[in-house]
Amino acid sequence: MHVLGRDSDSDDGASPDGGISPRTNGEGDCETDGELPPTVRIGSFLARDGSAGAAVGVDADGPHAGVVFGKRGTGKSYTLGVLAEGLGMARGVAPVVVDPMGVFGGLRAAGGRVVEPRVRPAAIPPKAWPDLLGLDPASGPGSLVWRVVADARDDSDPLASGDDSEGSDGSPSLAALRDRVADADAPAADRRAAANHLRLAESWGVFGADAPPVRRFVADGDPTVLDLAGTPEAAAGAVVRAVARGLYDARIDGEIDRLPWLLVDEAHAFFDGVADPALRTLLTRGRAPGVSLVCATQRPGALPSVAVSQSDLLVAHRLTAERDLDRLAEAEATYLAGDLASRLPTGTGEALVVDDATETAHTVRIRERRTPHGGGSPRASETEAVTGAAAESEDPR
Ligand SMILES: Nc1ncnc2c1ncn2[C@@H]1O[C@H](COP(=O)(O)OP(=O)(O)OP(=O)(O)O)[C@@H](O)[C@H]1O
Repeated sequence: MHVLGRDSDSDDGASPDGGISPRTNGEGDCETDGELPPTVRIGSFLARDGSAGAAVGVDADGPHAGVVFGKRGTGKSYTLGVLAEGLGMARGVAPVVVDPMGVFGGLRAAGGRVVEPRVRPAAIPPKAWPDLLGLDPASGPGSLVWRVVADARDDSDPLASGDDSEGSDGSPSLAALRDRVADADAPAADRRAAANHLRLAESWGVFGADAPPVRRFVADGDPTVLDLAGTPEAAAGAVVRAVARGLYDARIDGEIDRLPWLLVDEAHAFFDGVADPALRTLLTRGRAPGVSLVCATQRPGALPSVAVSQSDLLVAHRLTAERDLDRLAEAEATYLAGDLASRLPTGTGEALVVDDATETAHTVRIRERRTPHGGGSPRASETEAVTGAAAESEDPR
């Protein structure tokens, strides 16, 4: 990658190599001045004695694949938010945050928009539909849905050619798919089951034949937060697939200028469903057209190996589970002496940052957010019942 921009007078050992911009101040979230490529400040080097050192930045000039690991409460979502804030200020890029827990709304204060995403049914390929609806593709209803979606796409030339007009003619609606099911030459029981599953998908509220094209999310450089809190897992997976693939295709087709960064919180959940192929595409081929992917998870062991092997940026907060540490071990390159697990810092907001480009691993204190962070475990002592009671008892009257 190209993480660690550092102060040019840093005595940290390894010298910056190609693509790394020396940082001259640690105040901004992003540096774009003069000849320097944009660098997103994520924190500071953390010395053994706990003192903060030179500023650390992620080079946002080129695309990356990255992972952010950490046990619950160690600061993963917070770190993703720090990255989103900085990317929102960097020129030429556009962050899109997948927010399954509803903790990134604070990015509004950085000019971000929070959307309840809708995607076009046609963004999900026919063969993925049975799985999406929880149907066996080899079953009667499963194969019927598959066929109906394929036929609807074939009958819709503008859609097949990637048309993104605002009308509903670009993609079949779920109601139209149900009509096709009703008219299909198939046993009544299969038609009934297929229609019921399509009706359920309609109730998720994430599909719309006239949903705006995914490229709208990156029309300007402000962060877009896809609010998926409370969205059923399958539906959230459909959104992530459509967005991941949509950004990739839009870059390939030259429809978007900016380099998109897809930041996925709770990423393990998305590698377990319909979004998996699109995320793998970004991991393995996303950098060629300029699409970055950063996956944050508390369960690294539940991510596919490719997520780590393809990542050129690894940010690891504290981990303890053996399976998760094993996944981290896969990232150990020959240039990293000793095992990474033993080097994980323990404090909240502290992380080991492994930078493939400079072939280094450093302990970093992630900087504080400039916008509110919605994460963190709820505390009984912070509930209204307690704070309200405390306020009452302090009332001088
Ligand atoms: N870099 C940091 N600077 C200051 N506080 C931080 C930092 N990172 C995390 N915190 C604090 O720790 C809390 C937990 O962080 P966060 O919500 O990111 O945890 P998480 O690892 O994503 O946990 P979960 O898996 O439960 O979502 C935050 O609400 C914040 O108060």
